[in-house]
Amino acid sequence: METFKKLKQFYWPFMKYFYLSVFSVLFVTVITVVYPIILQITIDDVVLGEQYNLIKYIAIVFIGLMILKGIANFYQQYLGDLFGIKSVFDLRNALYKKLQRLSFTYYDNARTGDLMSRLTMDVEGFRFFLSAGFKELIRVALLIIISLSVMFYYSVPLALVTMAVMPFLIVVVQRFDKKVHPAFRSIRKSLGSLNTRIQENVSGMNTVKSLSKEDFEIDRFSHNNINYRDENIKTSNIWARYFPLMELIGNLSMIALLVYGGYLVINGSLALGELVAFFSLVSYILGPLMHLGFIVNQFSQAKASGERLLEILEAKEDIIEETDPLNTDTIQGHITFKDVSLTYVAEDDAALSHISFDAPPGKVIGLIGPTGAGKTSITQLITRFYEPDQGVVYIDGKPTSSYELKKLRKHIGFVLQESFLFSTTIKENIAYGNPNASMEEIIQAAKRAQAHEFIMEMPKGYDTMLGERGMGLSGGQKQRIAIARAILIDPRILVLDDATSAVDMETEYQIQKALKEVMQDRTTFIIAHRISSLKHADEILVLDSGKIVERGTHEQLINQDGAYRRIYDIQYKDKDIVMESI
Ligand SMILES: Nc1ncnc2c1ncn2[C@@H]1O[C@H](COP(=O)(O)OP(=O)(O)OP(=O)(O)O)[C@@H](O)[C@H]1O
Repeated sequence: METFKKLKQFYWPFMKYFYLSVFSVLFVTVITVVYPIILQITIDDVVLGEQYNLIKYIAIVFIGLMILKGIANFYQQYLGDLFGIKSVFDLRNALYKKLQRLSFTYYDNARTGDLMSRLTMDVEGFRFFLSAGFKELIRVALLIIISLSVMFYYSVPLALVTMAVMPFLIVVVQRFDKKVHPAFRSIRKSLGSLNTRIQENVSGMNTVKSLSKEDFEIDRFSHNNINYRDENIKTSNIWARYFPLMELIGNLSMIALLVYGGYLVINGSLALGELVAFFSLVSYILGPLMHLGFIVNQFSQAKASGERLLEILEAKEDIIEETDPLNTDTIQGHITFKDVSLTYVAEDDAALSHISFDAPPGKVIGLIGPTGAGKTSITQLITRFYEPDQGVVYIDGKPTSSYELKKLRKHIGFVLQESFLFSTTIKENIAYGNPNASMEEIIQAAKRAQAHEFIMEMPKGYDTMLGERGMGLSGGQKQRIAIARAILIDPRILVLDDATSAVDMETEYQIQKALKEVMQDRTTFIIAHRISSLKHADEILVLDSGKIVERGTHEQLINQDGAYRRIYDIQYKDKDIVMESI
């Protein structure tokens, strides 16, 4: 119940639909129990009492009740659905909002397919229970209470005898729930893995095909599929074992009714019509009780789904804004790192240790060093994608943590090695960070990013639709769209993370031209492996294993016999020798 209590805020505002639907259910249930009573009257008073003139009245009452039941059924169904649909609408929105707020630390450990299945399958599972399961639980309880009351009214001893098996049935249903709940959790988990496999396969199809790993992927998928199948079979097994047991207990009750009820009719202490009515009433109780397995099953599924949804809703947001953050529309872009250290995973080595530097507004800082040295990590701390374990990152003399996150990030533009383009028009992709930009501004930005020409060569120009991940464009073209996007944001701080590594010399030249344009008057961080990309920087930081091992301008650094000089030698002076030796 804890899960449902925690999710209360989503369904509580719509309880009126639920109450109205339950009221309709009450109506339907009462009419259902009236049927056997009419049957009893028909047998005992009309047929055995030979009052045949009453038949037409009974028929009219019967038809009237059926019409009323039909109307009430419509409302209980419709209002029940409305309750579920409206509740999960808010829940889905809250989940999506939370996903936007969660930090990178969360996404580092999350799997897309699993998240997708939580936001779709689990939300649906929860909705189904709110719409139907919850109400069904109440319907069953009502049906049992009302039927039992009528049974006790007809004959207390017969009611007691037929209900003697009820405790056994309840014990079996409870055991069933205990087994079936973890089974459903496993099914959901397995489905999450299956979805992850499919999603990763589709996203990484380029890599799969280029490395001819199709058969390997089929095997891996098969493994997940087998697991999903086995989990389902395991659950079916639980069902198959418990359901006949429940039915057997139900049938024992029917036998008791037949034997003892028959005896009471023969010795005259029970009317024949009452025995017939008893049969219907007992089936009204035993049917739902057995069906309780199914409802419990739904309840278990909804509980399992609810738990998985709560895991998202309650996930810790580790990047937290101060209560009264600085709301700055303009910043200078002065960045200072003071003795900053960062460790991503507790048992791993530090990604950055004791980093200190100063980047005055408009200056260009180059970051170079072997892969994994910590270059990207430095820029991730400026945007507060991660929080340092030690030290402080300042922007314009104030810690990044004192700024309003959205405002802070709006001042920082990124051009990455592979920038993400959405499956929408080129125009919308360029304007993604600044949706209010006019068409002229978009074209201006594209021109400055050296992208206007190739965009105009496309059949629909700026209205050309891009495929998922910007398919249909070359690496250099994608990159220039990303640069146009950064220009349009007009950030004070710019991060160019390996922005030219994935393109040929000619394209690199064009991108460099575009970048020069966008770097003007902005504090810029250039992360690069090639010295040519950052040799004009005002200061170059050479990193190794999370530490700054050298710093200075290009000229200063090549005159030292250090790491930078060695990179320089490999890339320039000794290039031919190295090439020959390969
Ligand atoms: N999200 C993360 N979770 C855990 N470890 C990480 C994460 N991001 C980076 N690291 C680790 O931190 C270290 C520094 O990584 P970083 O990406 O900053 O290096 P880099 O110098 O930019 O490398 P490259 O040149 O390959 O891009 C590496 O050891 C890396 O494995």
